Amino acid sequence: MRVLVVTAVAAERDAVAAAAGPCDEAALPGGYALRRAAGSPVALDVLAAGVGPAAAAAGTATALTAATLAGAPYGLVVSAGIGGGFAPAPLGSVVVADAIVAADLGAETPDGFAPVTELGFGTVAHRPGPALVRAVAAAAGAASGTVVTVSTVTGSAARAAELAQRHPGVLAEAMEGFGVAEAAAAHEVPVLEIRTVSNAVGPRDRGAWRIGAALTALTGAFRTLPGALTAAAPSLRRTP
Ligand SMILES: O=C(O)c1cccc(C(=O)CC[C@H]2O[C@@H](n3cnc4c(=O)[nH]cnc43)[C@H](O)[C@@H]2O)c1
Repeated sequence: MRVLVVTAVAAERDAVAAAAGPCDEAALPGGYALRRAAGSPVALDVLAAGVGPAAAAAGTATALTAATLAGAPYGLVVSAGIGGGFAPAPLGSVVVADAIVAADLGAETPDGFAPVTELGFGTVAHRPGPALVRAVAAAAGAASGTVVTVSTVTGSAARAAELAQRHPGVLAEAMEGFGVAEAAAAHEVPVLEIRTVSNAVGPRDRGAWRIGAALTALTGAFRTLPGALTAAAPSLRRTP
């Protein structure tokens, strides 16, 4: 199976690729470069597409289109990287999303935030296959729960509390998952989001971010992915 992993930055890409062993580089249209590990039965391509949902969607769609045109489509897309953790997800822990939710895609109204779905547009959530989430989370020793996608990193206790109240079961916050999931859905490819917690969601304290520990945890999580995908193979045969 061919798996596309999309990160935001090069350090996250390298942490994922380190789990996969020796890599080649492959160029894509638009100036993107893939790290390609020819594993069997799971081959990983890893792309650093940039920070935020728009960059993530553009990079993911480019890689998916290129693969389809080359006659070697992906069977799974994974949004991966570090992220902020809500209270149940401590620093260094691994989170596998059972829901990938756009938390700030909507409108402010006199009654508060209204998601675009309440305005009659689009979607704000993607739900990866439960069996696949269970298998990947179990293999990685991860918790599973909602991961919200935001365009602005949360920087206050009030905003963190608002997100937790609006999204019961939220475990982590990051900036790309929903963009990756939108592109995957457009191409009818299953999606996952895997985050390792580098910081607590809340008042901004960049000095307290534990990026090294989170990147090490990311490598550890991806070491377990091929085994989990092999075990979960039947749940990946998606019927559009
Ligand atoms: O400075 C570095 O060495 C470094 C290495 C790896 C990654 C970074 C980033 O700044 C990545 C930004 C990326 O991280 C996600 N993220 C992390 N914490 C949060 C958060 O609390 N809220 C939202 N997003 C978060 C996000 O997906 C960014 O793309 C730096």
